[in-house]
Amino acid sequence: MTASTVTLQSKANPQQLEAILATDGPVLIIAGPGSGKTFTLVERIVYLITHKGVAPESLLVVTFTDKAARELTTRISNRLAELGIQFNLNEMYLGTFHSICLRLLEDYREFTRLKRSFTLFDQFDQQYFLYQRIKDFRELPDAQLVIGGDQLGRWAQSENLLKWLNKVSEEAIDPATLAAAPEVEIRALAACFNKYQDLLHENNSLDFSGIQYEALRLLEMCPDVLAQLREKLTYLMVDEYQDTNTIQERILLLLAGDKRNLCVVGDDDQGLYRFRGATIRNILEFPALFDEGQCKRVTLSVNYRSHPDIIRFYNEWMREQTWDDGSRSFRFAKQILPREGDFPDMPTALRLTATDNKDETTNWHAEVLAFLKVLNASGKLTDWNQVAFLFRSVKNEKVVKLARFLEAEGVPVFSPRSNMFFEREEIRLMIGALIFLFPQFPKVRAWAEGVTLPIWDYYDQQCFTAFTTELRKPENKPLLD
Ligand SMILES: Nc1ncnc2c1ncn2[C@@H]1O[C@H](COP(=O)(O)OP(=O)(O)OP(=O)(O)O)[C@@H](O)[C@H]1O
Repeated sequence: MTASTVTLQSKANPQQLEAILATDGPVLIIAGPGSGKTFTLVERIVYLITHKGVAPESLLVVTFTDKAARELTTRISNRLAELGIQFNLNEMYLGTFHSICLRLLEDYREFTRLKRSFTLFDQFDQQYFLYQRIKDFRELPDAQLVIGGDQLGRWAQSENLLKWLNKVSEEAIDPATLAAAPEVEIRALAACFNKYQDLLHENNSLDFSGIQYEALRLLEMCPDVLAQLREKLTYLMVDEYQDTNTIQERILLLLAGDKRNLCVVGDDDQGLYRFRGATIRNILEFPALFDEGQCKRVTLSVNYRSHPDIIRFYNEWMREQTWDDGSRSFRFAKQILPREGDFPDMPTALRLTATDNKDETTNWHAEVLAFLKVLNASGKLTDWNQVAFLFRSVKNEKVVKLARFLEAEGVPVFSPRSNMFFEREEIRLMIGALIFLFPQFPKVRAWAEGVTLPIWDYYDQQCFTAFTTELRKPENKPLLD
């Protein structure tokens, strides 16, 4: 290792350093929570640029969100500036799968079905497009098995259709395979999908789930384009690999080609997006995609963020779970370690178990509140923001009831994903006031006859009616004078 390499990653621990320096061939980095995954990725990219002479435009870096992409760009720029190196990162292929695939489609548009200034649909545009053309689908043999009967109405039928069409493109299922299926409904779906593709083509449009689908087709159908891209993109890196789906894996493997300079980073313990077609199979089986011993595996196991008690709790809890079905394992065995150094001496992880399930909800809520109050009274809690609850789903009735109970008892709750925002009285009244101020709203929103959306009931019943009832109260009379 040269002196400059040492300066470059002076802070890196031995596992991180191993991951940074492992540039060639397939690499799997299993990064536990808070283990410096982003730090390692940044250093690896900087190392490739500064020590391996790789041009930024030869790097393809995939993140899971636009926010993560922005953070990574900032951290790389800062790191390069710190080292006194000037590079233009704009040329780097850095972004989400969707943004990178869209860029590929734009760069190589003449090889795709898209023409200049194509329209990109969001989900609403896509449904509206289907809604306007639902007649074309109704005419297809057995279409009602996919879109539902005509009595449902055009809007509901277009919603069903959209769901199925997106599944086909998200999973990159070959329509010819669907068309040859023994099940009549699958064959009907194939016909709907082909029709939809024709309509998109005619209208020079692309929908969100079609971005990856079209990019995959481009790479599969145009060997010249693929060869050019392979020549250009020499190092590939993917963050949050446990959240990728099959189509994304196919795109990556195609781009990686024979060089296979593909580094994937993730944590099989943090797979979140199974409902979107993501499969932790991708990360678990990544090493098996290559010949025995070809894929380097590095595990980042030092956690720089949490107290050792929390880490111990995590390790114990993970150990108690079953991770195999007898023949296959669904987890890479690992143990997270706390960083070295001092930690405050206070309890950080407690486990409460309750066996009393009589009148469970009331007792449970009251016990949680009592516990919070004790912590508050003892001075251990100085701000309600120091408390976090983790649940499988915040929309679960039991959880919503807990939030309501705590709010009623004066403990404010922030739970934006539970839809409780729109149930708050002040929010309902505010929306009601806006509808009151713009009486043309109900007419404007119905862009075609017979169209209704479930949310309108909420506007009309929960917001507008609530607001006018409030307004009619005698104490509010002066407002109308
Ligand atoms: N080798 C190291 N020595 C000291 N601190 C480190 C080291 N590596 C990472 N850190 C610190 O650990 C913290 C977490 O790092 P980073 O944000 O890169 O983690 P991460 O693994 O991406 O986190 P997440 O769990 O959110 O995915 C940061 O404050 C970072 O500076």
